[in-house]
Amino acid sequence: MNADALDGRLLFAIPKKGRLHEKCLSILSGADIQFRKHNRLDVCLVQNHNIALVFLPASDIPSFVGKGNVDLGITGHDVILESQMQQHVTEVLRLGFGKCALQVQVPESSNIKTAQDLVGKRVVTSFEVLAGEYFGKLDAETNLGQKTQIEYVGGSVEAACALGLADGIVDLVESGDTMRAAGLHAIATLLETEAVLIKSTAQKHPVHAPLIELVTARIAGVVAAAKYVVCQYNIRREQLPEAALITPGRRAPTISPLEESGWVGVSVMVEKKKLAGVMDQLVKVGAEDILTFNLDNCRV
Ligand SMILES: Nc1ncnc2c1ncn2[C@@H]1O[C@H](COP(=O)(O)OP(=O)(O)OP(=O)(O)O)[C@@H](O)[C@H]1O
Ligand SMILES: O=P(O)(O)OC[C@H]1O[C@H](OP(=O)(O)OP(=O)(O)O)[C@H](O)[C@@H]1O
Repeated sequence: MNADALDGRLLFAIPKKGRLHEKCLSILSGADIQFRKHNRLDVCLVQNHNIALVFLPASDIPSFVGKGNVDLGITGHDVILESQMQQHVTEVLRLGFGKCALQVQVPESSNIKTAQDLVGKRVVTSFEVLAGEYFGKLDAETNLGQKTQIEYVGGSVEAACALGLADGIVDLVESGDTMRAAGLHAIATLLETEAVLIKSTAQKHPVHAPLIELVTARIAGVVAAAKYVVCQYNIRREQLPEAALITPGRRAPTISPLEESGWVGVSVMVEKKKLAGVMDQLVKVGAEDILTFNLDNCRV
């Protein structure tokens, strides 16, 4: 690809590997952003829009977007804060995946029970800025005149305590499997994070604003479709007010008359994570024939 091929295109950064990569590809597919990526190339042209995708490490994306080298990107909220780019990028949309927490962890066998107990000791992390800020505050608050030593490692953070390099670590936890496998447990949480769609706050190329809006709306549709199911059920009309309280929908439930008098059919969007509880409650107020359907895509 020659350099001119990118001229005038909206540049959209996608994590090139790691935890966010696959989910980003399925979001692009759901938003009908079509491309064919060559194995060795980190830039590729989108076939059906004036966009070029740039595949970058998730941790580099905030600064590319923040400095305006790239117009749009997907990365973790955590790496935006770690790269201190929060003033330079705007978080347009939370994407509902890549959810985890940045936590202080120590060996289960350790007599360190709180983050304060780590003041003056050694902490190993890939998040040296966030860990530095966190322990900087604790150092000042505990007033012991001691400074916690923060040491950076690029990966395998969980091994640091077993190797005798650290008294505690700061790292991401999702299921907790990695932490437990390393004989560690969490004693404090610095922040909760998830993947976000970001744009450059300075907007170097205002001409791209309409395309950014279009891509954002499409991705918002894909994200909402993953979050909701359509729930359909039949219920006696007199029970409807109670059922509507259980399933209020995003705006309001769609009610249709049934051929059998006194009965109505209800169709409504329900958050996936609340579905089981909602169905239990619907049964209690007399709903019958409750069916649910996954959504492929939607606009809300
Ligand atoms: N276990 C996890 N569960 C959910 N999201 C995660 C998890 N680990 C990391 N993330 C999110 O993904 C982002 C990138 O993390 P990842 O570990 O994939 O980094 P990477 O260094 O780019 O990839 P790799 O580990 O392959 O080098 C993190 O900043 C965080 O937002
Ligand atoms: O709580 P869990 O579900 O076990 O997830 C936590 C792990 O996930 C991340 O690493 P990842 O597996 O992405 O690999 P990395 O260490 O190479 O970054 C993170 O750094 C933890 O090690």
